[in-house]
Parts: sequence; structure tokens; C-alpha cells
Amino acid sequence: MTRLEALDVGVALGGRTVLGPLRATFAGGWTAIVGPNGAGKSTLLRALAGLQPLAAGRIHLNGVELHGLAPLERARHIAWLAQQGDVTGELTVRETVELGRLAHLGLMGTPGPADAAAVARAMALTECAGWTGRQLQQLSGGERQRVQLARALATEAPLLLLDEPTTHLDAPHQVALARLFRRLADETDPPRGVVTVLHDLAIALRADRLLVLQQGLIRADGPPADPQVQQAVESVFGGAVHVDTDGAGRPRVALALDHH
Ligand SMILES: Nc1ncnc2c1ncn2[C@@H]1O[C@H](COP(=O)(O)OP(=O)(O)OP(=O)(O)O)[C@@H](O)[C@H]1O
Repeated sequence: MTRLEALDVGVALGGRTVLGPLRATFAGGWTAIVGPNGAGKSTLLRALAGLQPLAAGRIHLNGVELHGLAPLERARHIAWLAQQGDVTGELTVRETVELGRLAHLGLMGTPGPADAAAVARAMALTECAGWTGRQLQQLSGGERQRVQLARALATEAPLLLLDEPTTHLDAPHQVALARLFRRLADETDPPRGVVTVLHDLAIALRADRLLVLQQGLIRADGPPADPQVQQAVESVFGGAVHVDTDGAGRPRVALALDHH
């Protein structure tokens, strides 16, 4: 199983420490990173993807220093979905998703049946298959987000790092994605790790693990059913949310709209 370890990682931006020092390991299962705006969630995800210079510490991919690996080697192991789409809007949906295969093909490679199958699978999972010939700029924000997710899935990387993958989606597609994360994280052949930065706590509570960040530090790291993790969620959001347990014993969350 692919293993990504943050070892005493620290990140400074604009002359200020915005992350760390922190230690965390990511392998199989679904981890949701939650926390207030500016807590350092995206910075942590960028660091884990090897895209963020570190002020302190190291990140190891299967025991090897991540920053020492070639970009394509990294990309074969780690798929990263940026918070804001980073691909030009003039590409078609199919061309965008095919970019996910670059990690395997390089710039000069010719796609084969395995590449076509991975692209088709990723588009089916995200329900993008109906738009193959359309340009990205002709799609809505939520549709674009699903195409970008398809690009990440098309890499077939064992670790998926997804920054706010559900933010622009309507309720049915949020539910569909939550089910997809569950399904991917439950895969055993090969095993997958899914790490999502999420603002939607109802979805985050369905993950196997919650990593609660505040001011660049980990306030809690454990299963959503753990009362300490739930308390940390309530605390970092200043009591704006209330976490309890439903009749079936599942953790659930509500916005504290009626509190004064
Ligand atoms: N280029 C930059 N220069 C200086 N500070 C930055 C820069 N980018 C981000 N920051 C700061 O780093 C901190 C962490 O930002 P980050 O984007 O990781 O937060 P986040 O938890 O993902 O927030 P959000 O929920 O709003 O997306 C914030 O305080 C932010 O203002």
C-alpha cells in the first residue's frame, strides 16, 4: 500500500508559518481534512502532493523523500485536484481527462487501450461521458469540477488528494461523490487512499478519519465517531456546528443556527 508521511512538516508563506510543525501518515482509507478558512488545509494538501516548498521537515513517499522524485514518478503515485481548476478552458472534456494519463505516457507516449479504458472509467464515475467534445469553458462550475475530478481519477494513482471536490456540486452529485470516495477507499485491488479537504461536514463525517486543522496545527486526528474528534470539530468552528450521534449510532452534524 502506498504510504505518504509528513514528518515534522512546516510551511511558511509571506514570511509567516502557516502550517506545522505536524506529523501525519496517509495510506489506505478515506481521510477528510476539515477546519476553518485559512487553517492550512490546502497548504497541507499541496505539501503532500510535493508542490509546496517546505520550511521544515520532510515528506516521504514509501520511505523515499518526495521532493527528490521526478514529477512524473510523483504523479503516478499521487493524483492532486486543485481547489481552483488549473487547466485551460479551451481543452475539450476528453482532452482534459486524458491529461491524467500523462503521468504514465510522458509527453511523447502514444495512448493504448489501457489509457483509453482509464479515461472512459473516470468519465463514467464522474458522469462526464455525455460532454466529451465540449470545451471546459462551455461548462458550469460544477460540471468543470467533475471533469477535473475525472482527470485525477484517470491517473489511477493509489493516493488521491482532492481539495474541495464537492464545493460547486449540487446535492445529488455531492451524495454521488461521497459514495464514490467510500467506494474508492474500500477498494483492495489495488488499495487506495483518498484524502479530501471538505467544508461540508456532513460528508466529512462519512470518512474513515477526520483530521481537524486549526491555525496550521492538527487539533484532532481520528475516526469521526471519536468524541474527542467531535469536540475538536465543534471547538475549531467556534461552536457554529453541533456534532452528535443519530439513532443508528452514526455521527451527524448540524449548524447551530438557533443558538444566540
Ligand atoms: N501566497 C501566500 N502568501 C502568504 N500567505 C498565504 C499565501 N497563500 C495562503 N496564505 C495564507 O496561508 C494560510 C493557509 O491558507 P490555506 O489556503 O492553506 O487555508 P485553507 O485552510 O485551505 O483555507 P480555505 O478554507 O479558506 O480554503 C492562510 O492564512 C492564508 O492567508
